[in-house]
Amino acid sequence: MGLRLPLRRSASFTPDHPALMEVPGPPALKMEANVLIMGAGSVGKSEFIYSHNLTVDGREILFHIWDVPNSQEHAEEGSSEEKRIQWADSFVLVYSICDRASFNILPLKIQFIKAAKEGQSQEKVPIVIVGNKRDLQHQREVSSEEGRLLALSLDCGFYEVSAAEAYHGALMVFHGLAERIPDTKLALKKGTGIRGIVKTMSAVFARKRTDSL
Ligand SMILES: Nc1nc2c(ncn2[C@@H]2O[C@H](COP(=O)(O)OP(=O)(O)OP(=O)(O)O)[C@@H](O)[C@H]2O)c(=O)[nH]1
Repeated sequence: MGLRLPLRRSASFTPDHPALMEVPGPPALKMEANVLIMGAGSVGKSEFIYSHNLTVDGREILFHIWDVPNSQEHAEEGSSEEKRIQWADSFVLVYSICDRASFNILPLKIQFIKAAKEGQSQEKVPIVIVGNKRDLQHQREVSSEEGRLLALSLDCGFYEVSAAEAYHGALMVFHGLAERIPDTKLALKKGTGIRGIVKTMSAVFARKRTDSL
C-alpha cells in the first residue's frame, strides 16, 4: 500500500523576496524533493506546509511537504515515523524559541534521522533546524546562540523565523534546505513528476476529509 500523506493544506507559491526570485538564464532543471516537517506540538509546523516551488542555483525544485500534527504522531505506532523518515529526502526540525522542551527534543530526533538515513548512504542528510516564533522575544526561552550551536554540532542548517508573521521566513528555510540537497538525490526523481503530483494532490483531498470530521 502506498503512503498516505496527511498534508494539512497545499498551495502553489510564488517567491516574492528579490533574492529568491527566478533570474533570467538557461532553463532550470525541474526536480522534486520530499520534505518531512518534525517537531513538538504547537511550535508552528503547519506554517511550513505550503507546497513550495523554488528555483535555486538553476534547479527548479518542487517540494512535497509532509507535516504530521503532534496529536496524530502520538496516536500512531512507532513504525509510522520510520516510514515517514524513509519517504523523506530532507528534513525541517521546528522548535519554538519560547518553549525550551521543544528545543531539547531535537538532538535525539536528529540522531534518529541520521541513523536511519546515513546507514543507507554515505551522503549527508539535508536537515534544517528552525527556531520559530521569533516575534515573541519577551517570551524567549532559547537563545539564538544555542540554536546556532546545536545546528553547528549536528551539521544542520539553522534559521530563526516568525513563520506565522511572514512568508519570507519559510521561504528562507526552503531555500537553505535546497542548497543542502545534492543533485544526485533530486535527479532520482526526474521522470516521476506526474506520479508525485498526483500523490500530493490526493493527499490534500484526504486531509480535507479528515479536517471536516
Ligand atoms: N506569535 C507567533 N505565533 C505563531 C508562529 N507560528 C505559529 N504560531 C502560532 O502557534 C500556534 C500553533 O501553531 P501550529 O502551526 O498549529 O503548530 P503545530 O506545530 O503544527 O502544532 P501541532 O498541530 O500540535 O503539531 C498557532 O496559534 C499559530 O498561529 C509565529 O511565528 N509567531
